[in-house]
Amino acid sequence: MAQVYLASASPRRAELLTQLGVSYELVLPNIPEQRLGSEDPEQYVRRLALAKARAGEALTAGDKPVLGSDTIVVMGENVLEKPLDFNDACRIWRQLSAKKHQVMTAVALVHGDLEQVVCVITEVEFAHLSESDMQQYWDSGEPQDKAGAYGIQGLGGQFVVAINGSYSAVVGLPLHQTKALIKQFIQ
Ligand SMILES: Cc1cn([C@H]2C[C@H](O)[C@@H](COP(=O)(O)OP(=O)(O)OP(=O)(O)O)O2)c(=O)[nH]c1=O
Repeated sequence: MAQVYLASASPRRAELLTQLGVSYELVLPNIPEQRLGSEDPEQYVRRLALAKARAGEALTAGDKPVLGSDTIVVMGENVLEKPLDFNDACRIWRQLSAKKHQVMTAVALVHGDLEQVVCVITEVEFAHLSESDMQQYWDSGEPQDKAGAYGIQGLGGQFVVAINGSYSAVVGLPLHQTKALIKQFIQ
């Protein structure tokens, strides 16, 4: 029997859980990703992770903990989410180009009355992106489903000059912190 439910459609999160040696069963809740006016980026990413875990739990028999997670790319107070189209991706990349930004990943575990959320913040420094870099990267098909319109684990890795924090958190789940959280719920 699986140890947790994973409330995520992200193949990267599933791979990272497998890397941790945690077995899972998928549940797929549908949570709208819309920041409230009063929320700062960290409150927003924490709320979404918890909402995914809680909504996931409502789809289960409540027999094991549910893990939900969310990743956002933050530039100052701006949250850069998944690109809507090529123009939107260019708008995002122009903000990231030749600067440092933060990637915030929140992980929530929920089981009945027990709820825990952790948020891991990683600083990522981007290289300058030329117009042709942007066109070629878009054409690769990689940025479309990714927060901040890049994937550090794929072609997008070529734009990353430096990283300070957790590489796995940027990809989708901070390995160390996720394992520590799961240990609190499973003996
Ligand atoms: C910055 C960055 C993001 N991403 C991904 C991680 C997340 O899957 C995605 C951010 O979107 P999320 O909304 O966090 O996750 P998701 O929609 O893929 O899956 P679900 O909500 O069902 O759990 O962007 C990378 O894969 N690499 C990166 O370098």
